[in-house]
Amino acid sequence: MPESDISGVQDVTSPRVVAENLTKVFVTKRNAFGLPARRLTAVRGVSFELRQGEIYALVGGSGSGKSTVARLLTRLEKSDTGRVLVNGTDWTLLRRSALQKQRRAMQMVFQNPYASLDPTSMVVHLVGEPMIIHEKLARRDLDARVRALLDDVGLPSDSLHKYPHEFSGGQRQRLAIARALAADPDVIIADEAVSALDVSSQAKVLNLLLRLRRERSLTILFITHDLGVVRQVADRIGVLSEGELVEEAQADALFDEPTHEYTRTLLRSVPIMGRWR
Ligand SMILES: Nc1ncnc2c1ncn2[C@@H]1O[C@H](COP(=O)(O)OP(=O)(O)OP(=O)(O)O)[C@@H](O)[C@H]1O
Repeated sequence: MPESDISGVQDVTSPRVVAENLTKVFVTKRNAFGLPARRLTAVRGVSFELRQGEIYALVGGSGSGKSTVARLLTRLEKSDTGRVLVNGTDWTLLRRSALQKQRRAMQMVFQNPYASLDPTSMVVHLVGEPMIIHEKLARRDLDARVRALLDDVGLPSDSLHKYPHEFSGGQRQRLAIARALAADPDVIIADEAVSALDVSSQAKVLNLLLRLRRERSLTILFITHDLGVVRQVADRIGVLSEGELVEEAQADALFDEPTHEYTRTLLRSVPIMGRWR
């Protein structure tokens, strides 16, 4: 029996997430009979894997299919072809209730935390909800756990009874990250998670993600149109163009020797800067 079966611990060399041949076609227009009149292939035959503890950046211009890939991975959207393995389980085969149980493992952080965080909910509920759902945690134990999480993401732990509008943009993104962490995920998908922030807040949130990856051995899929941001954090980079993964490489190699013309075009729009990690 392999060692991982005895300990119950995942083999750390195995991929956390495998995306295999994902395709998504949207119907963008219907005729008078409600039948599809126009289709758009947003994602075509995309395959990649997220390895345990790595930060993988998926980059591409507007409309290249980045968010659709994220929605296919998390099964917010059903793919037309392909499968998604998370910790070895094929999520495309799961029924709704089984998927609900598995969802804990892969959490999303979105670009606009104000839109993704219910403005009428207090922090204790926003951040604590995943613990109640996934762990059936009693309310009375909630405060301490939420305080600890706030502390972990660098927010004042006495913010339990505040509302999202009482925080700055960068702080709201920390709240969104705390909420994602509350589910104790193996994987975080950060979809343009720092794009709306000013440069200094961006750097702080990126540093937070790097620290969380180190401390919690998190696997992170970092989605962005901004290759400049990616250079600071990514281990590997995949480049999406018109729904296709046209290039994939170690971050340094991609910056030093891009092979695809589309990657070179993206690189030309990146200001020259030093690495700071
Ligand atoms: N539900 C949908 N119905 C129809 N078309 C869609 C739908 N969702 C996305 N699309 C289209 O699919 C393509 C890819 O969209 P997607 O949002 O994945 O791109 P993106 O790379 O994340 O872009 P951006 O950076 O601008 O958010 C776009 O042309 C978009 O208009």
